[in-house]
Amino acid sequence: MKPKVIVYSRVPEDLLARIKETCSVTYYEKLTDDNHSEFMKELTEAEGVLGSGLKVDKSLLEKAPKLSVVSNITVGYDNLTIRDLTECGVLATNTPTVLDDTVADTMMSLILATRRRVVELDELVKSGNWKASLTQEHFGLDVHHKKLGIIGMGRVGQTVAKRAAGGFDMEILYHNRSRNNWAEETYGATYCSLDELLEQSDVVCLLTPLTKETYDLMGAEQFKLMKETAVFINGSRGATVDEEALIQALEEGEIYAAGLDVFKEEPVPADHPLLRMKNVVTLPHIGSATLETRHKMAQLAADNLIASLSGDNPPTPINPEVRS
Ligand SMILES: NC(=O)c1ccc[n+]([C@@H]2O[C@H](COP(=O)([O-])OP(=O)(O)OC[C@H]3O[C@@H](n4cnc5c(N)ncnc54)[C@H](O)[C@@H]3O)[C@@H](O)[C@H]2O)c1
Ligand SMILES: O=C(O)[C@H](O)CO
Repeated sequence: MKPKVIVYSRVPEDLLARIKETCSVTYYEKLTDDNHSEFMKELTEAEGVLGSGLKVDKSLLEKAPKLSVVSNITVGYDNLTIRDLTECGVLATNTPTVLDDTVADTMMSLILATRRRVVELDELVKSGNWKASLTQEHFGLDVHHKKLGIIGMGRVGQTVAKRAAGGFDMEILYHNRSRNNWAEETYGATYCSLDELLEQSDVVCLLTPLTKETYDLMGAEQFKLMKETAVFINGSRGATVDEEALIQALEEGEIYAAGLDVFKEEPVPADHPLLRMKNVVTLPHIGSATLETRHKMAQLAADNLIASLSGDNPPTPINPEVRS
């Protein structure tokens, strides 16, 4: 008998068909209040779930006695309480590496958009307010040859460093849990304390996972350390930033601008004060969202699910010790 699985996010047709070759699939394009009770009923029989964002902890695992694998279609896994999964013998998998280039491109677009005021100036042109050659109140700030401070020099951080050092001649500073010799040797990156990085950088790019340690990592004290001409870019998770403190720093001119792909509440409420600020460029959490990359992520998630259910080692496990 094929194992029962729930696919709870939209995945490309070809991959859904592949999963169906070896699994009996219940498919929801997304979880809603309307399908919640049906989903919870299916969960009691499910051996695997695949999708992005489902919160999995002890309370959910108690309702899923047959579950053996949770396959995230994301690299970040702050939605999973790994200790609970491991204690229950449930394998967790994610989708690292395949999205690095696309996310790094998104970070570069936010860096360029904030420093060169791309969105604000686009609005000026489209609203018919370009009446004469622009003067310096509308000029932006350079990106090339400036200092880029990367907080979280992991896979995505390194890929941003590659673009910034190689293409924009930027000097790379970084703060990380441990030294990254590869980034130091390849991109000339210099390791700093968090405070040093904030004081010296023209661009601060946050790329850590969301954990207890990184919750509200950027607060009032940290924004005060930044240069008035520096921009802050968040590509990690919204909860790594104290948004009230960010708003204050922008209002008081403590920093020049912010580029945000992620928010504490997503989708961000339409009346959020950050959305009214000219010097804030926002994106709807689309760091990895190109057709090609989202397909690769879903493919890796499907490979993880299928391998785990057939007793093989999945390509990218988070808690491989479950199998040992
Ligand atoms: N916006 C998006 O669409 C998008 C896309 C991909 C990844 N992300 C986020 O970016 C994160 C990083 O992805 P990755 O693949 O580069 O992960 P990674 O594990 O390769 O890198 C994360 C780095 O952060 C460092 N780190 C962890 N805690 C830290 C702390 N307290 N202080 C300093 N450094 C710390 C780690 O040492 C590691 O080097 C993901 O967990 C996810 O939350 C967002
Ligand atoms: O962690 C990830 O993969 C991205 O945030 C996409 O959700």
